Amino acid sequence: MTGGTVLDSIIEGVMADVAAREAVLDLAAVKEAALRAPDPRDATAALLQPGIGVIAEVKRASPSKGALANIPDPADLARAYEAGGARVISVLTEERRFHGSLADFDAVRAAVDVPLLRKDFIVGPYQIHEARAHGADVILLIVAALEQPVLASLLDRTESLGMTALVEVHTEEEADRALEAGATVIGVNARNLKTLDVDRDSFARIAPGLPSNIIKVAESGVRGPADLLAYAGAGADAVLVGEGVVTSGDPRQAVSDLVTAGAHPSCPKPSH
Ligand SMILES: O=C(O)c1ccccc1NCC(=O)[C@H](O)[C@H](O)COP(=O)(O)O
Repeated sequence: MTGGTVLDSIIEGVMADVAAREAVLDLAAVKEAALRAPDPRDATAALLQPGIGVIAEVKRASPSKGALANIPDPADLARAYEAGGARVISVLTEERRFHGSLADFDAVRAAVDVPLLRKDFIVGPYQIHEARAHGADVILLIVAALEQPVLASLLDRTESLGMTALVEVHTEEEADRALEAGATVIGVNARNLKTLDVDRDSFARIAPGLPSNIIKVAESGVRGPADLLAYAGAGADAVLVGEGVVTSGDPRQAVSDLVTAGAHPSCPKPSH
């Protein structure tokens, strides 16, 4: 968790940005705001519906690809995702490298009814209460970015606020740590956040070692239905897709194509 990787540099920027926001609105105030937010939606139930769930992401840019898509109105994009059948919508809120924002999140929250994932690099409790205050139902916890006691305590805090934690791993060791912390929804990211290499086989390597009651999400590298079917064949309950849908030209159709493939009777679906 030290040593100059891409992830380290993202985390460094995130910590500075969180400190700046906290100087304006302190933890006590953000906790109060979270208590006033409408109850969280049940993302777990959404992901366990029949067929492979599609989590579609509002992703403007990334460290690996730079600018990905001009998204003048994230609410419009989110409505297209919802119309296409996305079960959950992910909104990147990291500003420096992904060009996301909490303003994007707010716009999407106002536009759709499906559960929303605040996709960021969570380093402490402040961002969790902040996510809830903005109406998030799910937050991402990246095992590679968190020491074990911090991971466990952030997971507890997320659940105590009624939200779901998508706990992200990239190796078997990280998967063990996610389980030890008590994760119930585990995302296997094909992208190594330290090197940015994408290895779609990571999911097939790691998922079979996870207990059957864990909801398994395959993250990154989905360009179309064939990738979804490959992940489903390896035991995915859901896929998380960003670049493939924002660069498609027709996000509603791109999501719908994935949903249709994942709902086909021949598509494998894990039983829980
Ligand atoms: O996308 C990146 O380049 C990236 C770099 C460093 C940390 C995280 C990064 N992406 C976050 C994600 O995990 C993806 O946005 C998400 O899984 C969707 O991936 P994709 O469908 O390949 O855009």
